[in-house]
Amino acid sequence: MTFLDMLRAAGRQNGSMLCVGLDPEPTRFPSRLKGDANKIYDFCAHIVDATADLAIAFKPQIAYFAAHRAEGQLERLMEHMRRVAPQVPIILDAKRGDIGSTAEQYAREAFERYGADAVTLSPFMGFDSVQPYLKFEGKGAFLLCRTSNPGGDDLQNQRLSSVPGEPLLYEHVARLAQGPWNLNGQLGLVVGATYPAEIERVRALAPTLPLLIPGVGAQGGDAVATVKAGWREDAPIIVNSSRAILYASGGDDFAEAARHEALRTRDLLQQAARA
Ligand SMILES: O=C(O)c1cc(=O)[nH]c(=O)n1[C@@H]1O[C@H](COP(=O)(O)O)[C@@H](O)[C@H]1O
Repeated sequence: MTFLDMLRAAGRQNGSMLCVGLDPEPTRFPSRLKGDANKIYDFCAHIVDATADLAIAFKPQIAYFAAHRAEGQLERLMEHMRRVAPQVPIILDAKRGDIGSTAEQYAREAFERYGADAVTLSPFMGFDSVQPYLKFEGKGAFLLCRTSNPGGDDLQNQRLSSVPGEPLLYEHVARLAQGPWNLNGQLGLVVGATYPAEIERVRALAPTLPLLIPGVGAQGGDAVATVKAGWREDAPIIVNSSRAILYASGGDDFAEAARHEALRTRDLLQQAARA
């Protein structure tokens, strides 16, 4: 099954466009796990168990594991997600981008070591830095396009006077991903929920690509505006929320609270699509 097939199936089965982001920060863990980097797996596994029937995807952020020398725990977590939620695809948020030979190693890390279904990438180094990921048949690759952070403006909103039509950089990335770079239909784009107008623009330029949209929840992005701008019947959107779900409660009821917040967000997104 390809990443896209899994995404569609999970979206149908769980009635969801919510991606549960796994950004484990031990200092924010609930009391009995607090501050213990050896409990990253336990914390995340509880969140996965509590949201497996609500998510279109899970998105572990690799830095939160690597910073604590917890790559082994990430490997165990990947296996756990496969066991308890085999229908839910896993996007490894690694934001890689490097010359071809190094990108080959990063691609092996994402798809062979961790067994991810898709990965996030920076397109800044050009097509030869993306190509190694496309050799992994059926896997997905989301290119950063218009990111959720304010600093995204610094480069992504610059005009490219050397390209016909003088598009903004993020518009150019969207066109490349929809067109010439998308050799086997594996590409998607990352667009921040904090910029609904840009989501709409990206959707116009990339009408069929899956869009990974982080920024609802802790970053204050508007979930309803996000759906209105990006959702189309035939083109999936994957709306990520991490901290608002993970740390919905600092108490021993953290998994129930995470489920409650995931359910609320999932339903809000579904209602916006139906409205
Ligand atoms: O690629 C990403 O996932 C990403 C792109 C982007 O533009 N903005 C963004 O916040 N992210 C990631 O999405 C997650 C957002 O987390 P919360 O703000 O806690 O929901 C983090 O893992 C970020 O690294």
